[in-house]
Amino acid sequence: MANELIEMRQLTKTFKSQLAVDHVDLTIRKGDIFGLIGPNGAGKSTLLKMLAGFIHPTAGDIILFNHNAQANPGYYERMGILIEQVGVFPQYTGYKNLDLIALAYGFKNRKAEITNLLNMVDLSSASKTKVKDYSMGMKQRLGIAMALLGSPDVLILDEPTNGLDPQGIASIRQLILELNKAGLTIIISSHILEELSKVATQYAIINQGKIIETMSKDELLLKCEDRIEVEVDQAKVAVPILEEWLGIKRYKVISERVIHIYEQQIKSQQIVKALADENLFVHAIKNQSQSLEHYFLERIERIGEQDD
Ligand SMILES: Nc1ncnc2c1ncn2[C@@H]1O[C@H](COP(=O)(O)OP(=O)(O)OP(=O)(O)O)[C@@H](O)[C@H]1O
Repeated sequence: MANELIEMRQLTKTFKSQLAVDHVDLTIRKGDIFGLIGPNGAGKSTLLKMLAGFIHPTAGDIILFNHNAQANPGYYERMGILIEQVGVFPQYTGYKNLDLIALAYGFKNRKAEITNLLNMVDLSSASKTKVKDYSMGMKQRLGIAMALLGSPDVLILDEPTNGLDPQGIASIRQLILELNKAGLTIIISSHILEELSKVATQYAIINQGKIIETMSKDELLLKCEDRIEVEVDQAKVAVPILEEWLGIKRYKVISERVIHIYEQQIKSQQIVKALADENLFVHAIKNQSQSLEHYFLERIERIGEQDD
């Protein structure tokens, strides 16, 4: 489909005996801010490095812009990437650092492109300052400008807010949103779901090299929304009663016995009473709320337990 910019099919990377990325299937669409979330060592950087063509997969395929990237490596050039530490010459200015790369790439209109990029990442006023005098946040923004040289279609950012202060984090977040608004598809990794949730529109959770869940922003918010969990004998019998008597519309049947109700104005007692009036017994009922971080940790732990 035209909207699918990147497809990973059974993508796998092994370092000697270490399985870093394990048969990953993922699709990234045009306009996504795709958040790859996972704990340390989960395989995020390895996955991103494969997408950028920095390292070769052990098995599986990467399809970039409908072409197999391994067979057509030119498509990797349409990916801009910033991985962990920015590789810069600290004794040179921001402008000069960008110019060195532009020169190496053989860009014709270097001055205009660099001026435009510095403006975009809000470093125009520091273009003549040596990078050794930049804050961490400024260095990251320079790194993003470097990744944007050559106008890629996709920007890959590996933990771009790591080690930044709140102001630095906010400015990177703002930049990501602006670049996306201007049409750039962005893939961003993080080990903090709360931070990712401020920008990402799609999510994949990775743990021990495997994708354990993918979801949209709306799906994630729903999973973490305050709710009442009701356990009954048969959810399919209870639901029509709750719809009719309490007018609930926002609910999800989790299993044969469990329903989640997201109507904030409805109280547990009303649910128990409505069901009791129809001779249905409530086995358990509780209010639940969980933070994004709690949800993420719970997912990771649950998978860990299954593996034990
Ligand atoms: N070049 C390498 N040689 C050997 N093992 C590697 C190499 N690169 C990564 N690994 C291993 O692969 C696994 C995944 O590492 P990766 O850096 O991709 O994880 P990550 O999710 O990016 O973690 P972090 O947030 O800590 O960087 C880890 O067990 C790591 O030790």
